[in-house]
Amino acid sequence: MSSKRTDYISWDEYFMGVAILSGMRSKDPNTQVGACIVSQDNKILSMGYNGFPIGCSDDEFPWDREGEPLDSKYLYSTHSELNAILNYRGTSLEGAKLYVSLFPCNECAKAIIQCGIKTIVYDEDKYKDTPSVIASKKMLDAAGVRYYQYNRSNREIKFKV
Ligand SMILES: O=c1ccn([C@H]2C[C@H](O)[C@@H](COP(=O)(O)O)O2)c(=O)[nH]1
Ligand SMILES: [Zn+2]
Repeated sequence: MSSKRTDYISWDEYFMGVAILSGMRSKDPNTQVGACIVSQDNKILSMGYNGFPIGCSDDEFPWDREGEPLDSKYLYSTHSELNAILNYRGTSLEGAKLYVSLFPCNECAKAIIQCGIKTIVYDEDKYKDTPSVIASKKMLDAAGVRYYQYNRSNREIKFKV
């Protein structure tokens, strides 16, 4: 009799994998961010990645990081977490979990808090010393949103073709 597999991926590996895969759709040349929102019973509710809003062409709007505000990406790009929240077609995200490849900024933190997400699992935190992320953590702490860093396994996840 065969016994069950034991080397299957964990929930965190599964959902962070989906978030990272989603980020691979991003056209941002510098930072690709992916997000995956999951219910309390581990069902995927929505996904998103950073990019320009519908109708704002990836080929016409700027991807630059520097220069005049109107000629760089920051005023135009929608963040992955906000896209995942806005892409959701159900009625409530109350109590949901967010998997995201980069720690959410202060603007995303506001949306996360207001839509009822209660847990954030993040991978990178490369902007941790910026006012945006410091403010984000202040608000998340005040609102009782729990967050923890994804524990990267050394497992290489390969797709079969
Ligand atoms: O909470 C966040 C913060 C940032 N992003 C996106 C927005 C931009 O497209 C990139 C950051 O670009 P840099 O060149 O690293 O400044 O990340 C996001 O989706 N969510
Ligand atoms: Zn953000």
